[in-house]
Amino acid sequence: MGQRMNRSREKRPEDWSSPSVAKESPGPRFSLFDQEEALLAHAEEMVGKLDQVADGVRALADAYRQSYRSQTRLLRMSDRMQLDLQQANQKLEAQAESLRTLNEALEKEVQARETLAEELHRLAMMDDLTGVYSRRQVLEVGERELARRRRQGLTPLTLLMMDLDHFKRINDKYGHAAGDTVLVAFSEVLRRNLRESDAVGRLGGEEFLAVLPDVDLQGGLALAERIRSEIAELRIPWQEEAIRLTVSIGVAGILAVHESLDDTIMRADDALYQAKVAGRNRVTVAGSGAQGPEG
Ligand SMILES: Nc1nc2c(ncn2[C@@H]2O[C@H](COP(=O)(O)OP(=O)(O)OP(=O)(O)O)[C@@H](O)[C@H]2O)c(=O)[nH]1
Repeated sequence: MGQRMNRSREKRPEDWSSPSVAKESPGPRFSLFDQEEALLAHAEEMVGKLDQVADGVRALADAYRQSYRSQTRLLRMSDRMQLDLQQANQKLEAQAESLRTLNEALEKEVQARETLAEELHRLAMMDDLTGVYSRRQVLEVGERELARRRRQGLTPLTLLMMDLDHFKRINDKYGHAAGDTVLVAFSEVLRRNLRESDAVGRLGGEEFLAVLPDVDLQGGLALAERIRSEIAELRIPWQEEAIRLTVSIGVAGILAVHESLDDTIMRADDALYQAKVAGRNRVTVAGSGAQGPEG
């Protein structure tokens, strides 16, 4: 007990022996010590608690510092990411732009190729000078019509083989350009006289073939005669002159279901030859006599 008292006394500051404490504790001297001890213990406890609070504040400050640091780091990262995203976006926009340009160029290229293919197809189908079908196309139409006729039964089909008379003389007298103009004028007469369902093509030079579906021999003959007479009356202005021309025509109708287009063309060609031999400017029906301007 003596030791405890001495230690308490050593630790006790001067003002702790204030009269108020002494007044409130009028009991024997050792009970004052008890109170002082209690106060000291309480103070120590308070100091301990304050230490704890300080530790807590330090921990909070540390946590705050750490969270602040990580927030700053996150902010920096987010800034960097935003910059990266902006750059990536710019790159993507540039790529999209060049893709658009490439696409437009490709579309133009495809369009040019389509136009070229159409032009090639048209060239293959049409005769460049006269605008009537090419040899290939008119023969194709003939084959198609023949096949249709075989499928549907014996509907008539008539061919006209036409050849301008002494065309070489026109070329020789007026020149090749005049000859071309004559070929164009002849084609216009054909177009005027044929129906939409008919097809006419230039086989070569001054020779033309007309395919007349659903037209019988009589109808073909009448049409051929109309063409012949219109051509004979035609005057084609050329420089100071007027070019005159005539045409010979061979007419042939499909004979039987099995007859080929080539065979019918051959018979029409024979009829044309007969018209030429008989004096030109006339229509001849295959397997019959020639019909001249006089009928
Ligand atoms: N201007 C022109 N002439 C052509 C064309 N194609 C062929 N010819 C010419 O047509 C002429 C045909 O002559 P020929 O085969 O002797 O026939 P033709 O003079 O009409 O005599 P016939 O048929 O017997 O009445 C040739 O002189 C060819 O050079 C062409 O596209 N334009």
